[in-house]
Amino acid sequence: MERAGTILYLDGVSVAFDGFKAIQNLSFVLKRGEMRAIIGPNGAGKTTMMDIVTGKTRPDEGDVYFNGTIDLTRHDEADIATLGIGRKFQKPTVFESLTVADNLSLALAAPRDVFSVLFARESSGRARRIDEILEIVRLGHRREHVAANLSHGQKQWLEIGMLLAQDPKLLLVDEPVAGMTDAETEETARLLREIAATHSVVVVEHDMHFVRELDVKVTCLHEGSVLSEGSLDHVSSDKRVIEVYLGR
Ligand SMILES: Nc1ncnc2c1ncn2[C@@H]1O[C@H](COP(=O)(O)OP(=O)(O)OP(=O)(O)O)[C@@H](O)[C@H]1O
Repeated sequence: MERAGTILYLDGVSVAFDGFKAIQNLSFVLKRGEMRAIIGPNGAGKTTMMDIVTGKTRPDEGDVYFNGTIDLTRHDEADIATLGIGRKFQKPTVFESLTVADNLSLALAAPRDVFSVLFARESSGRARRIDEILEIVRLGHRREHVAANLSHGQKQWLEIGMLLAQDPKLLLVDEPVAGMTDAETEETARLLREIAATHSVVVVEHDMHFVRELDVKVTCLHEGSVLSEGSLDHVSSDKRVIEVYLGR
């Protein structure tokens, strides 16, 4: 496989925990600017794959490259975040007692200390960036609201905004619509499609309605490798996918 033009390139990746192979000879390629949905049954290795990409877990074998040239197996978690890979975990972890705008401000200013961020006047460039992000994540009208008062879906959007504030090239988003209302789920698909116009994105999700709304190529993992890949129609009509995942 050709690494040029890829944002994420995994080839022949394996990792075992106490002899149990969670990832087995996994190959996965994401083109620069692409959004991909990853599906698969519990234990398929989706989280472990994300852990490998972000440097939390080191593979026993295989190649893992970012942006075509950067060997991620030679970098630790902090390095990888700085290189431009942002991850959003399933559960929102916003600062509940701070306003929406202050949550974003903290995310923008990650390397600096909290007090200078909260008490310094926002420079106009920062304020503009916060406004842009608020617009993208549908929270413009909630700017000065305390995060604790947001709905579950809005907290998820705020956290996606906090990820954007770090200006990643690649976003890894884990089960963003779990627990959301149908309306929020559909809005999240639109929101991610907008983000994907200027970023590469990997979304792990079980909600097939949401995956259909994303309207992107799908990879189904099973037992640590790719079971099926292609359009949602292709993958969801694959007998093996029905057997291990969709048909249960
Ligand atoms: N640190 C670890 N030590 C031992 N086993 C682990 C570890 N991490 C993951 N596993 C095992 O590896 C397998 C893959 O797990 P993983 O969490 O990657 O699956 P998943 O596809 O994300 O599942 P889910 O949809 O439930 O989140 C599972 O059988 C899990 O128990």
